[in-house]
Amino acid sequence: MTALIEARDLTLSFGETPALRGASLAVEAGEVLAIMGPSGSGKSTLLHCLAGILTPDSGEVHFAGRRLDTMPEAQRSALRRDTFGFVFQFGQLVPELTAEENVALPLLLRGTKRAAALAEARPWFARLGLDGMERRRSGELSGGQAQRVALARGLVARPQVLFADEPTGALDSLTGEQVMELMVGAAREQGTAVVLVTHEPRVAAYADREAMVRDGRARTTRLAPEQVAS
Ligand SMILES: Nc1ncnc2c1ncn2[C@@H]1O[C@H](COP(=O)(O)OP(=O)(O)OP(=O)(O)O)[C@@H](O)[C@H]1O
Repeated sequence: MTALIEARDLTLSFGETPALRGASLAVEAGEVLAIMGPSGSGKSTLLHCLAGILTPDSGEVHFAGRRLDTMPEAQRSALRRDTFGFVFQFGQLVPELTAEENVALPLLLRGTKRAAALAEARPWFARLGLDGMERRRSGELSGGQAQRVALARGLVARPQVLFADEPTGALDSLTGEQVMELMVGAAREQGTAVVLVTHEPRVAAYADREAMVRDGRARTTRLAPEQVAS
Protein backbone atom coordinates (compact mmCIF):
# COMPACT_ATOMS: atom_id res chain seq x y z
CA MET A 1 0.00 0.00 0.00
CA THR A 2 1.26 3.47 -0.84
CA ALA A 3 1.68 5.72 2.18
CA LEU A 4 -0.52 8.79 2.53
CA ILE A 5 2.50 10.87 3.53
CA GLU A 6 6.04 9.91 2.72
CA ALA A 7 9.06 11.89 3.81
CA ARG A 8 12.43 10.89 2.37
CA ASP A 9 15.81 11.86 3.67
CA LEU A 10 14.85 15.27 5.03
CA THR A 11 17.49 17.72 6.17
CA LEU A 12 16.80 21.11 7.68
CA SER A 13 19.04 23.49 9.61
CA PHE A 14 18.15 26.63 11.51
CA GLY A 15 21.26 28.68 10.81
CA GLU A 16 24.13 26.58 12.17
CA THR A 17 21.81 24.21 14.07
CA PRO A 18 20.91 21.04 12.21
CA ALA A 19 17.39 19.97 13.20
CA LEU A 20 16.88 17.17 10.65
CA ARG A 21 19.76 15.10 9.24
CA GLY A 22 18.24 12.61 6.85
CA ALA A 23 14.85 11.82 8.42
CA SER A 24 12.54 9.45 6.56
CA LEU A 25 9.04 8.51 7.66
CA ALA A 26 5.80 7.20 6.18
CA VAL A 27 2.26 7.75 7.44
CA GLU A 28 -0.51 5.41 6.28
CA ALA A 29 -4.09 6.58 5.75
CA GLY A 30 -6.09 6.35 8.97
CA GLU A 31 -3.23 5.29 11.24
CA VAL A 32 -2.19 6.88 14.51
CA LEU A 33 1.56 7.48 14.51
CA ALA A 34 3.44 8.79 17.54
CA ILE A 35 6.71 10.65 17.01
CA MET A 36 8.85 10.26 20.12
CA GLY A 37 12.38 11.29 21.01
CA PRO A 38 14.47 13.45 23.32
CA SER A 39 14.04 17.19 23.61
CA GLY A 40 15.63 18.99 20.67
CA SER A 41 15.89 15.82 18.54
CA GLY A 42 13.81 17.31 15.71
CA LYS A 43 10.28 16.01 16.37
CA SER A 44 8.41 19.29 15.88
CA THR A 45 10.56 20.20 12.89
CA LEU A 46 9.72 16.84 11.30
CA LEU A 47 6.00 17.32 12.01
CA HIS A 48 6.10 20.79 10.44
CA CYS A 49 7.79 19.38 7.32
CA LEU A 50 5.20 16.59 7.02
CA ALA A 51 2.43 19.20 7.28
CA GLY A 52 3.97 21.51 4.70
CA ILE A 53 4.52 24.29 7.25
CA LEU A 54 8.32 24.15 6.93
CA THR A 55 10.24 23.39 3.75
CA PRO A 56 13.21 21.05 4.18
CA ASP A 57 16.63 22.09 2.83
CA SER A 58 16.80 18.77 1.01
CA GLY A 59 14.76 15.59 0.70
CA GLU A 60 11.17 15.12 -0.42
CA VAL A 61 7.72 15.10 1.15
CA HIS A 62 4.89 13.45 -0.76
CA PHE A 63 1.25 13.70 0.25
CA ALA A 64 -1.32 11.52 -1.54
CA GLY A 65 0.97 11.29 -4.54
CA ARG A 66 1.66 15.03 -4.70
CA ARG A 67 5.04 16.58 -3.98
CA LEU A 68 4.46 18.84 -0.99
CA ASP A 69 7.89 20.39 -0.40
CA THR A 70 8.15 21.98 -3.85
CA MET A 71 4.50 23.04 -4.08
CA PRO A 72 3.89 26.81 -4.32
CA GLU A 73 2.96 28.27 -0.92
CA ALA A 74 -0.56 29.24 -2.02
CA GLN A 75 -1.31 25.63 -2.96
CA ARG A 76 0.29 24.33 0.20
CA SER A 77 -1.75 26.61 2.40
CA ALA A 78 -4.93 25.54 0.56
CA LEU A 79 -3.96 21.93 1.17
CA ARG A 80 -3.38 22.60 4.89
CA ARG A 81 -6.71 24.38 5.15
CA ASP A 82 -8.74 21.79 3.23
CA THR A 83 -7.05 18.50 4.08
CA PHE A 84 -5.17 18.81 7.37
CA GLY A 85 -6.19 19.56 10.95
CA PHE A 86 -3.93 20.85 13.71
CA VAL A 87 -3.84 20.66 17.51
CA PHE A 88 -1.02 22.30 19.46
CA GLN A 89 0.18 22.09 23.05
CA PHE A 90 -1.62 25.18 24.31
CA GLY A 91 -4.87 24.92 22.33
CA GLN A 92 -4.31 28.29 20.75
CA LEU A 93 -7.98 29.14 20.56
CA VAL A 94 -8.85 32.57 19.20
CA PRO A 95 -9.66 34.44 22.44
CA GLU A 96 -12.18 36.84 20.88
CA LEU A 97 -14.33 33.99 19.55
CA THR A 98 -16.70 31.75 21.47
CA ALA A 99 -15.87 28.07 21.80
CA GLU A 100 -18.37 27.13 19.10
CA GLU A 101 -17.00 29.79 16.75
CA ASN A 102 -13.51 28.42 17.34
CA VAL A 103 -14.67 24.92 16.43
CA ALA A 104 -16.46 26.24 13.33
CA LEU A 105 -13.40 28.19 12.17
CA PRO A 106 -11.89 25.60 9.76
CA LEU A 107 -15.30 25.29 8.07
CA LEU A 108 -15.70 29.07 7.81
CA LEU A 109 -12.21 29.28 6.29
CA ARG A 110 -13.25 26.73 3.68
CA GLY A 111 -16.22 28.87 2.75
CA THR A 112 -19.03 27.15 4.68
CA LYS A 113 -21.81 29.61 5.63
CA ARG A 114 -21.83 30.67 9.30
CA ALA A 115 -25.11 28.97 10.27
CA ALA A 116 -24.10 25.69 8.62
CA ALA A 117 -20.61 25.82 10.15
CA LEU A 118 -22.01 26.39 13.65
CA ALA A 119 -24.52 23.57 13.10
CA GLU A 120 -21.64 21.22 12.31
CA ALA A 121 -19.61 22.48 15.26
CA ARG A 122 -22.30 21.99 17.92
CA PRO A 123 -22.50 18.15 18.07
CA TRP A 124 -18.81 18.13 19.01
CA PHE A 125 -19.65 19.69 22.37
CA ALA A 126 -21.78 16.75 23.53
CA ARG A 127 -19.37 14.30 21.97
CA LEU A 128 -16.38 15.71 23.88
CA GLY A 129 -18.22 16.26 27.18
CA LEU A 130 -18.43 20.03 26.67
CA ASP A 131 -22.19 20.57 26.89
CA GLY A 132 -22.99 24.13 27.94
CA MET A 133 -19.54 25.48 26.99
CA GLU A 134 -20.55 26.56 23.48
CA ARG A 135 -20.69 30.29 24.17
CA ARG A 136 -17.69 30.54 26.47
CA ARG A 137 -14.48 32.22 25.42
CA SER A 138 -11.11 30.56 25.94
CA GLY A 139 -10.45 32.55 29.14
CA GLU A 140 -13.53 30.92 30.68
CA LEU A 141 -12.44 27.34 30.00
CA SER A 142 -10.12 25.06 31.97
CA GLY A 143 -6.98 23.79 30.24
CA GLY A 144 -8.57 20.40 29.55
CA GLN A 145 -11.79 21.97 28.24
CA ALA A 146 -9.87 24.37 26.00
CA GLN A 147 -7.82 21.47 24.63
CA ARG A 148 -11.00 19.52 23.84
CA VAL A 149 -12.35 22.58 21.99
CA ALA A 150 -9.04 22.71 20.07
CA LEU A 151 -9.42 19.02 19.31
CA ALA A 152 -12.95 19.55 17.95
CA ARG A 153 -11.59 22.40 15.81
CA GLY A 154 -8.85 20.09 14.50
CA LEU A 155 -11.31 17.38 13.50
CA VAL A 156 -14.53 19.22 12.57
CA ALA A 157 -13.71 19.47 8.87
CA ARG A 158 -12.91 15.73 8.68
CA PRO A 159 -9.26 16.21 7.69
CA GLN A 160 -7.29 13.36 6.14
CA VAL A 161 -4.53 13.99 8.67
CA LEU A 162 -4.59 15.54 12.14
CA PHE A 163 -1.19 16.90 13.21
CA ALA A 164 -0.90 17.13 16.98
CA ASP A 165 2.21 18.61 18.61
CA GLU A 166 2.33 17.69 22.31
CA PRO A 167 -1.48 17.93 22.55
CA THR A 168 -1.44 16.77 26.18
CA GLY A 169 1.77 18.55 27.16
CA ALA A 170 0.01 21.23 29.20
CA LEU A 171 -2.47 18.87 30.90
CA ASP A 172 -2.26 16.68 34.00
CA SER A 173 -1.97 13.00 33.18
CA LEU A 174 -5.63 12.06 33.77
CA THR A 175 -6.93 14.95 31.64
CA GLY A 176 -4.26 14.15 29.06
CA GLU A 177 -5.45 10.55 28.81
CA GLN A 178 -9.05 11.71 28.39
CA VAL A 179 -8.00 14.04 25.57
CA MET A 180 -6.02 11.22 23.93
CA GLU A 181 -8.93 8.80 24.15
CA LEU A 182 -11.29 11.34 22.60
CA MET A 183 -8.78 12.31 19.94
CA VAL A 184 -7.93 8.78 18.86
CA GLY A 185 -11.57 7.64 19.10
CA ALA A 186 -12.93 10.49 16.96
CA ALA A 187 -10.07 10.28 14.46
CA ARG A 188 -10.54 6.54 13.96
CA GLU A 189 -14.30 6.96 13.59
CA GLN A 190 -13.89 9.36 10.68
CA GLY A 191 -10.76 7.76 9.17
CA THR A 192 -8.46 10.67 9.99
CA ALA A 193 -4.78 9.73 10.33
CA VAL A 194 -3.09 11.23 13.40
CA VAL A 195 0.56 12.28 13.53
CA LEU A 196 1.30 12.98 17.15
CA VAL A 197 4.46 14.41 18.70
CA THR A 198 4.86 13.48 22.34
CA HIS A 199 7.58 12.70 24.84
CA GLU A 200 5.17 10.77 27.09
CA PRO A 201 5.14 6.97 26.62
CA ARG A 202 1.61 6.84 28.09
CA VAL A 203 0.41 9.13 25.33
CA ALA A 204 2.33 7.26 22.63
CA ALA A 205 0.67 4.04 23.81
CA TYR A 206 -2.51 5.18 22.01
CA ALA A 207 -0.71 5.00 18.65
CA ASP A 208 -0.55 2.14 16.16
CA ARG A 209 3.10 2.83 15.47
CA GLU A 210 5.87 4.79 17.01
CA ALA A 211 8.72 6.61 15.29
CA MET A 212 11.77 7.47 17.37
CA VAL A 213 13.63 10.62 16.40
CA ARG A 214 17.24 10.97 17.50
CA ASP A 215 19.65 13.59 16.27
CA GLY A 216 17.43 14.52 13.38
CA ARG A 217 16.84 10.98 12.10
CA ALA A 218 13.66 8.93 12.47
CA ARG A 219 13.31 5.22 13.00
CA THR A 220 10.04 3.34 13.29
CA THR A 221 10.47 1.28 16.41
CA ARG A 222 7.31 -0.56 17.22
CA LEU A 223 4.34 -2.04 15.44
CA ALA A 224 1.07 -2.54 17.24
CA PRO A 225 0.40 -6.26 17.84
CA GLU A 226 -2.44 -6.43 15.31
CA GLN A 227 -0.17 -4.99 12.61
CA VAL A 228 2.64 -7.40 13.44
CA ALA A 229 0.18 -10.28 13.21
CA SER A 230 -1.26 -9.26 9.83
N1 LIG B 1 12.84 28.38 14.81
C1 LIG B 1 14.02 27.88 15.20
N2 LIG B 1 15.15 28.61 15.19
C2 LIG B 1 16.32 28.09 15.56
N3 LIG B 1 16.51 26.83 15.98
C3 LIG B 1 15.43 26.06 16.03
C4 LIG B 1 14.12 26.52 15.64
N4 LIG B 1 13.23 25.50 15.81
C5 LIG B 1 13.95 24.46 16.28
N5 LIG B 1 15.27 24.77 16.40
C6 LIG B 1 16.34 23.86 16.83
O1 LIG B 1 16.26 22.69 16.05
C7 LIG B 1 16.46 21.52 16.83
C8 LIG B 1 15.23 20.63 16.76
O2 LIG B 1 14.12 21.32 17.36
P1 LIG B 1 12.66 20.68 17.47
O3 LIG B 1 11.77 21.73 18.05
O4 LIG B 1 12.28 20.08 16.18
O5 LIG B 1 12.92 19.51 18.54
P2 LIG B 1 11.88 18.68 19.39
O6 LIG B 1 12.37 17.28 19.34
O7 LIG B 1 10.50 18.94 18.90
O8 LIG B 1 12.12 19.29 20.84
P3 LIG B 1 11.14 19.41 22.13
O9 LIG B 1 10.77 18.01 22.52
O10 LIG B 1 12.01 20.06 23.14
O11 LIG B 1 9.97 20.25 21.72
C9 LIG B 1 16.79 22.02 18.23
O12 LIG B 1 18.17 22.07 18.35
C10 LIG B 1 16.19 23.40 18.26
O13 LIG B 1 16.89 24.23 19.16
